[in-house]
Amino acid sequence: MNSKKSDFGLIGLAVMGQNLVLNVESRGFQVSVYNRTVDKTNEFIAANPGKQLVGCDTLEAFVQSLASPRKIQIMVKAGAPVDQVIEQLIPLLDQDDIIIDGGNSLYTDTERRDAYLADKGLRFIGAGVSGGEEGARKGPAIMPGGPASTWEVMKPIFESIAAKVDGQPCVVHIGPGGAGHYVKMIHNGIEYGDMQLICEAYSLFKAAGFTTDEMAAIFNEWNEGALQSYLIQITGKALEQRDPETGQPLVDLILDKAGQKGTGQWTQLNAAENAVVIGTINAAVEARVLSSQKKQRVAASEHLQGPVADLSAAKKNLVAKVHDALYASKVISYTQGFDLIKTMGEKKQWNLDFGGIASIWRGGCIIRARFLNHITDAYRTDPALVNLMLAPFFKDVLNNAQQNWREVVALAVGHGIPVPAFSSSLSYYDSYRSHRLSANLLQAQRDFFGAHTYERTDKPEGQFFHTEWPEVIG
Ligand SMILES: NC(=O)C1=CN([C@@H]2O[C@H](COP(=O)(O)OP(=O)(O)OC[C@H]3O[C@@H](n4cnc5c(N)ncnc54)[C@H](OP(=O)(O)O)[C@@H]3O)[C@@H](O)[C@H]2O)C=CC1
Ligand SMILES: O=C(CO)[C@H](O)[C@H](O)COP(=O)(O)O
Repeated sequence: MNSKKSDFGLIGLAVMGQNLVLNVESRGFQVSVYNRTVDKTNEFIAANPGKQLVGCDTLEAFVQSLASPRKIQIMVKAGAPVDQVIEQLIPLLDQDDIIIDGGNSLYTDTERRDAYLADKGLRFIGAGVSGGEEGARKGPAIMPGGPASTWEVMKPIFESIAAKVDGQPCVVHIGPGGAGHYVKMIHNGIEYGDMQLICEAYSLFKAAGFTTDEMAAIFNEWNEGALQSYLIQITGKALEQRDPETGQPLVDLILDKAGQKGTGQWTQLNAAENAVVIGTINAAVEARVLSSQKKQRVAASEHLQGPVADLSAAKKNLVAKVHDALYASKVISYTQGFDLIKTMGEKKQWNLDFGGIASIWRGGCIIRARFLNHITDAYRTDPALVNLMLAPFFKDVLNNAQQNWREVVALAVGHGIPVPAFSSSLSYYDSYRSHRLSANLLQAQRDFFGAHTYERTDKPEGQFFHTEWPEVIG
């Protein structure tokens, strides 16, 4: 066995773990690996001959193979498995060793683990990692949270493995405690929004009679413009893919039931707890939920009526209109995501750098996009920006797109095509820009049934009034 101690250790050799190990090793570090199912470790080592890898059958051997202070990244299923691995590690580690949880852990779990390990004299980093299999191998975006001093120790490895954009690594220290996993959670919420918006564009094109090849060409072209992004790029490629068995477009053969592992729902819950409006992300999560109720939908389709979903008569100019609807809705989704990050950052005193967060999302991660440069610029120009929609660049995008956006939503509604994320985004836009909403009547209703009081337009804010409303129960 190799007597040289490894620079880095990783536990959990599934898709993310394996690729991260190869990435770290490729930057000149020796890496020790351990997996609960030992066969996987052996297969991995056998599949990667000649590399600076040390496969370990036991956690004891794994820990002993690492240089001090030990740097151990856990890449196992989020939730209880992370706690189980931590518990197994604790008796084997020395003071100041570092555990990094790189999975999609809930940020409150990270805060709990951070405090628990600090109490035992161990250091902990909760790092969100995004980029999937390819990103993990070639360069992911990394969102580490934890003590700044621990980040400094990890910085050389993380900066060397992260994606690079304009020479800058797509990793920065996000903040203390659970800040890194929190920002990764919002990244995933935004990812849900982006994906759903693209799917709604696809459903409109499908209803207009575009072939999958034509749709692929549209997305490929969009990837050259303002919508350039990894998700638009892979959408074009996915639409081009043929099923080897039947020769048909593969997407046509994929069942329309979306899965989800929970980060979108966590984002929803956190927004609700903090009274932040994230309608686009909510719509995206709920669209996945409804899609998964396939049997119910098929049954309901026999009973519930609607117009014919045929947009062929509207095909002319549809591509440009849907482009604008998608672009504007995307601005809304990021506006909501950053509003939530800002709200939580202030509440937790994380001192977050919004421009820096947008900047590290430009490469490696699933939501990487040219568009993120404008978010960085907006927050660099005005770090106290109240709402992203009001930054000059985004104001222009929305003002220019809003007419087409409305036409697309109206067209979809008129033809019975569900566009929950497009329409929710437009409602957010229209609500936010409304000088006066209908909440005056709502306040009247609240005061009517519960004496909850209301403020008046003709009296100073902060004075509350109650009316003796008529009795309605006989
Ligand atoms: N897949 C992706 O694209 C991305 C995933 N992530 C996150 O990264 C983490 C790893 O993801 P992924 O690579 O997909 O793997 P999985 O989430 O599928 O987890 C599988 C790994 O977890 C190990 N494991 C499960 N339970 C335990 C346990 N109780 N004790 C020890 N090990 C256990 C498995 O070991 P065994 O082989 O013995 O079963 C295996 O190595 C997850 O948190 C995921 O959410 C983050 C970004 C992208
Ligand atoms: O974190 C990720 C990317 O950033 C993972 O791919 C995640 O699994 C995606 O979420 P879901 O499975 O719920 O679609």
